[in-house]
Amino acid sequence: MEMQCTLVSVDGDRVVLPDGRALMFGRGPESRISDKKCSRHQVKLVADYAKQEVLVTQLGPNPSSLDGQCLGRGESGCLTTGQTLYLVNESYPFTVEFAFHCGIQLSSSPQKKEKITNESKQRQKSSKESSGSLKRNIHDYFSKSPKKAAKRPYSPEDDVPQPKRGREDEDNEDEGTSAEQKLQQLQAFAQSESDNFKSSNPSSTCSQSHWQQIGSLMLFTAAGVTASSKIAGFDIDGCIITTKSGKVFPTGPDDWRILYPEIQPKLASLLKKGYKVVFFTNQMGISRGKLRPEVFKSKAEDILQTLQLPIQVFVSTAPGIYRKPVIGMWEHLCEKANSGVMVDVSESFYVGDAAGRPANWAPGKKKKDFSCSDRLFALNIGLQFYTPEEYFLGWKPATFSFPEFDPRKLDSKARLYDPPDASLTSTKQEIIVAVGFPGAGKSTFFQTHIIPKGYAYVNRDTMGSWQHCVSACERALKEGKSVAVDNTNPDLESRKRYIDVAQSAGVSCRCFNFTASLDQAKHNNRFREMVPSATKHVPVNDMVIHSYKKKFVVPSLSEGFSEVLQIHFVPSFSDKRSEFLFKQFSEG
Ligand SMILES: Nc1ncnc2c1ncn2[C@@H]1O[C@H](COP(=O)(O)OP(=O)(O)OP(=O)(O)O)[C@@H](O)[C@H]1O
Repeated sequence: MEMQCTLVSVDGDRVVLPDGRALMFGRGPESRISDKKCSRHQVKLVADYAKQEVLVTQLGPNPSSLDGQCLGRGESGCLTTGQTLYLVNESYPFTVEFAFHCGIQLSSSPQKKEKITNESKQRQKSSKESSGSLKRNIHDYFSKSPKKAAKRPYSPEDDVPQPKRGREDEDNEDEGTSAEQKLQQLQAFAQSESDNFKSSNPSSTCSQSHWQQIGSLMLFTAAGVTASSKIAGFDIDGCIITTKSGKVFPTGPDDWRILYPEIQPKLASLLKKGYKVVFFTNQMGISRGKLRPEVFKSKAEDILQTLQLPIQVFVSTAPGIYRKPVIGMWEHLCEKANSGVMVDVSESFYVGDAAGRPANWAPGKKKKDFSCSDRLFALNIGLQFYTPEEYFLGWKPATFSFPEFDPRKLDSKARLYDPPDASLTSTKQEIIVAVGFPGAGKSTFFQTHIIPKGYAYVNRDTMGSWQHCVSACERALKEGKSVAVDNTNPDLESRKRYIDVAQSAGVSCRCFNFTASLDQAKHNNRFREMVPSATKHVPVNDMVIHSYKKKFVVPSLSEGFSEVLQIHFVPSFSDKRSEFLFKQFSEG
């Protein structure tokens, strides 16, 4: 006999609330509510089986009420057996029931999971429903409409639907709410949960499964996870799971199965040997607004439920410090998510399928790896690395290649500019026009070498339009100052504007052509997103960098420049931490 908490509708429909897990409930097939005044995530529900209470937090904009007590957005209240939740505007009642129930185990607590009866295991086996997840009906109930989700194609890295969501798939009140804002709302709730958890749980074994949100990092620690100096790390997609459909990319959040039958016993044996098993996954679709965090959370919990093992899961949702191959997730694990137990890198290892293997790397393995980011993640950390085939199946190591661009190989003593006998600044009034990729290092260079010499600084990022930049140039020249124009200026047209200003004012115009390569620029942009900075630069995506390359015309004297200097990228760092981060592979 198991305790079970259910919400019962007036029609007798039952929705099960598992112990201690936050579930979103609102409009959708689970509630049979189609009223748009009710959000898809109208309330967050957390059942506490020990106290026999359900904590209700209203997330939707229209009020929910609890037996006459009206909630506002962000407010919470408790319900116990026999009490009623009116989901929105005093309508759609659901009564709470805590009762003993025979049969299927519902809690995600691993200790409790061991009690799963043979009968329920049998049921689990014969279920056509899913990859053996008993909770699937519950999770999916709360997180999505399976029919709609299945229609969406998924992207390679993100395991997320590609096109924008259709109108009918959106909450009407969510119009104008950006993915980032949604993420922030979820982060706020997750943070408060995490704070509550931390203050009540100092031991090195986690007693209650919980999610935490740390910036763009989502972290799940399952009940029973124990800190250890030995970490066995695994990627999820292509390593622990693959698609059930056999397609390269999943067709929906339920399109997964455990990749190899060897995986569960192998992970179980690692735990027995004292390893902590940790999953590290990149899910960029979350920050792009293409994958709802709760949908992925539900999937991650389903995977753990299927494995029936206490595992910690790190989910990177955005570019920046937490995105593999950058080591932010690992650092967080070592510093803040291992109960103070020091991690021994030499005793730990990492397994992933993004390993830089070429096409036909093994018989029947035609496709080359989509990236090398897992191997580089291990390399950045200094961990022993294996592919899933090497680790789970005992295959021989396959050949692989690293990306051409290697940030460790940059020469900090290289020459800064050509020709070497040129002078960076001039005593005569002039305009210097930069040409270079976004992220080529133009601003850093100007701020280090030119602006301190009294040049006025003109930059489109801060001034808005090229017209404002041109006016600023004219003003500065009138004031008798020289000017440095820090824009990308890839083509003749963009440069001519400043050459014209210089000629009208009767001063010379020089060009500083920043020679950093496309790969260097991409790396610098990723580095810029990793490091905290007083003035946050808008993120530059790869499309903008490629568009620069398309437009680029080599600058020449014939355009009207008096001199063209080649400015090389020579790394230089103000502190050890920046240097350490810069010298990591930032992309697979
Ligand atoms: N010489 C250098 N050594 C180490 N890091 C550098 C160097 N130059 C630039 N960077 C780093 O590279 C990133 C991009 O540099 P910066 O902002 O100067 O480029 P930019 O060409 O001005 O970019 P944008 O055109 O997008 O404004 C920054 O994080 C910066 O700290």
